[in-house]
Formats: sequence, C-alpha cells, structure tokens
Amino acid sequence: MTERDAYADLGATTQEAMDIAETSMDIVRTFVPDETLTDRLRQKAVHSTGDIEFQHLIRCQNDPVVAGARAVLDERPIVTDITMAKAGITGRGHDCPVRKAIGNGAELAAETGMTRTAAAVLELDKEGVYDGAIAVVGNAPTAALALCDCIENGTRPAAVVATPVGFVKAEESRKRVREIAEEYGVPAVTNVGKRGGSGLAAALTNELIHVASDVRNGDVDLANHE
Ligand SMILES: C/C1=C2N=C(/C=C3N=C(/C(C)=C4\N[C@@](C)([C@@H]5N=C1[C@](C)(CCC(=O)O)[C@H]5CC(=O)O)[C@@](C)(CC(=O)O)[C@@H]4CCC(=O)O)[C@@](C)(CC(=O)O)[C@@H]\3CCC(=O)O)C(C)(C)[C@@H]/2CCC(=O)O
Repeated sequence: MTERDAYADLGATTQEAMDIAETSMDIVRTFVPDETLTDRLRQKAVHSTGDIEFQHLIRCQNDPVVAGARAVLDERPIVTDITMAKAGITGRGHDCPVRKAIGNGAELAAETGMTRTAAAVLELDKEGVYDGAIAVVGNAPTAALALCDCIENGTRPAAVVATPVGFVKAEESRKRVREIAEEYGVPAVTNVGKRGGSGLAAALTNELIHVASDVRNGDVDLANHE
C-alpha cells in the first residue's frame, strides 16, 4: 500500500494531504531501508516520531509483521491499553474489533491498589480477550508487565506492540516483554530507550493493518517475508 493509499484509507483525500503524505514517506525512505517487512515498522516509527534515529530503536521478535498482518486478515481483536492508543488506530482497511482495556477491572484496582491499566489487562485476560489478539500497549508500563504475567500463565496474543513511555518502569517493562517474547515465542515489536507512547504504538499497529491490505491486494505474499 502506498502512503497515498494509506492516507486515502484514513480519509485524508484532499490533494494537499496526499502530497504531504507521499513527500513525507519519500523522505523517510531515503533514510530507512526498504528491504523487509520489518523495515516498514522502522519507517513507520521514523514517520510518526519525526526522528530518523528511531529506526535503530525498534526491536522485532518472532516476525511480528507477518503474525500481526495474519491476525488482521483473520479479523482478530486489537486491544489497546488506553483510550489514546485506541483513538489512533485506523478504522479503515480492516474488520478487527478494536477495544481498550482501561475501564475494565476498576474493582480489582480499588481492592489491590494496583494501577487501573494493569488491573484492566488482568480483567480482560480472565475473559480470554488477549488470546489470538493484537495486544497494544502505548502508555502504561504496568499494563505491559501485567500482559507479560498473562503470557507466562498461558495467554498467547497473536502479536504484541509495546511502546510504553516514561521514566518509571517503561524501559524495564519493554525489556520484560522482550524476555517473555523470546521465552514463549510470541511475536513482538518494542522499542528501546525512554521514548515511546500511544501515538507510536498506534502507528506501528496501523502498519500491520496496511501490510494486511497489501496481502489482500496481492502486493505482498507473507510466505516470502520476515
Ligand atoms: C504513569 C502514567 C503516565 N501517563 C503518561 C501520559 C499520559 N497519560 C494520559 C492519560 C489520560 C492516562 N494515563 C493513565 C494510563 C495513567 N498514567 C500513568 C499511570 C499513573 C500509571 C501507568 C503505569 O505506570 O503503568 C496511569 C494510571 C493507572 O492507574 O493506570 C490513565 C489511566 C490515568 C487516569 O485517567 O486514571 C489515563 C488513561 C485514561 C484513558 O485512556 O481513558 C495522557 C493522555 C495524559 C496527557 O498527557 O494529557 C498521556 C498519554 C501519553 C501516551 O502517549 O500514551 C505518562 C507521562 C507516559 C506517565 C508515565 C511516565 C512517567 O511518569 O514515568
């Protein structure tokens, strides 16, 4: 899918919007290689952060683009940690239900004192929501850590996109996601460093959706890619 098509999918159909989108991605491509599907996540990270160096901060394990695109094609749920990440995920080009964890587990949070986001993840996991889903954590480190506990206890998301941001537990939580992804063979995309956030998580997830569109259109064959 070209950036022009992707933006058309988002509803940005004016000439100027298309020109900006295409020019922007042309610039990104001059800095970021375009050889594998994984490179598309690196490009998207650079595109959404405006930081060329961000391509070196992305970490992929167990072919998250292939696994994520397959989950999109299978119309599996996309489950975000907070409202902002959910709001960033395109409504077009897929038929996946998109939901957020926050808002669930209020009683558990009140009883235990844990964060609302971690309690929300644990509550949804009890319902089996994360099995086969694309689990997206853009904000809350404790949500990423809770998701890791769920995976340790047998839950198997189709793919994890984890870019929680900040100074408290953010890097640690992404490191834990990488360890868990390694140990249990879960496809995952994370980043290193203090940066991250819901915008980045949503942009990376949208790229999984765009790859799925390319598969549908016959432009990409997942069997020949990593
Ligand atoms: C530690 C937290 C951080 N939140 C940041 C940035 C943003 N948070 C927004 C909003 C609206 C919400 N943040 C909560 C998730 C809230 N944020 C936290 C927690 C205190 C702990 C999370 C953790 O450490 O794992 C968390 C509270 C919780 O109990 O989980 C939120 C639930 C707070 C609340 O309303 O109770 C809430 C989400 C509500 C919802 O989705 O409906 C921002 C949108 C606020 C803003 O900037 O206006 C923003 C979003 C940034 C993003 O890209 O996602 C920080 C700064 C990342 C901070 C962690 C950094 C740090 O201090 O170390």
